[in-house]
Amino acid sequence: MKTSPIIALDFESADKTFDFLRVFDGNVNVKVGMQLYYKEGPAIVARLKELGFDIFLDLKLHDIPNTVKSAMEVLAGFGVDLVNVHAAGNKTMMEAALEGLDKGTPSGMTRPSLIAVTQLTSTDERQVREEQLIGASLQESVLHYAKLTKDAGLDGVVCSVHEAAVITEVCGKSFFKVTPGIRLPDGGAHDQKRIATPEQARLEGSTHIVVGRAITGATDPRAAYEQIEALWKGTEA
Ligand SMILES: O=c1ccn([C@@H]2O[C@H](COP(=O)(O)O)[C@@H](O)[C@H]2O)c(=O)[nH]1
Repeated sequence: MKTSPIIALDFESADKTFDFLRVFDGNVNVKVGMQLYYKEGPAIVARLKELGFDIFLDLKLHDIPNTVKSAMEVLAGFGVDLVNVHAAGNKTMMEAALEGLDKGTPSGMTRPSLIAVTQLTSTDERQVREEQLIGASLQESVLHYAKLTKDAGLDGVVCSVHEAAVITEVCGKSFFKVTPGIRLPDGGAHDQKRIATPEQARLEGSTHIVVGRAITGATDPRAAYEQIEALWKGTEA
């Protein structure tokens, strides 16, 4: 997957999605999440692929290992670039996911990269302590999950920008740190808790940034994308 920002296509229909994408060429990365996928099914992925977009299919699979393995075997045939599982705390499930992807990738095609969600960027320290009843800090839990993910043989994790540097130290530079929760300095957090700017993401060592509302909700989405891309790449004027 290219290193340019990944635009989260959190739209209610294919019509709204392609209307939004009119100002973008196939040279940007896109993310298809649950809302759009559950509405439109695999056809949305096929259409985006035809137009040349690199695709992160963000379905956050989480089930018993056998079920996840079988589902990944199906997703491997979609020709997407990146897929994920939820719960980086479940090593057996992650290994099964990888096995399914390997098995399902048609010969001659590249296996999609596989990453695992550590702690959602909408989670804060209090929730880790009181709701998840984890007796470690949020950062410790994210790092623990990242190590487990690497041990399971996956390509990286979803985390926030605030954990990217420590994950790089422990898991290496090439291990994916895919970071949502990206906001421009004057942007609202919405339901996100661990937010950061594109510039912070670059400085902290994110390998990819995921950006939804800061682009999709902007008055001029193309201009917002270009501003974010420049801050992310460090090429801003
Ligand atoms: O920890 C996570 C995992 C996934 N996401 C997804 O990223 C986008 C972020 O959207 P914004 O509008 O930029 O907040 C969204 O599709 C989430 O499902 C995440 O935010 N955090």
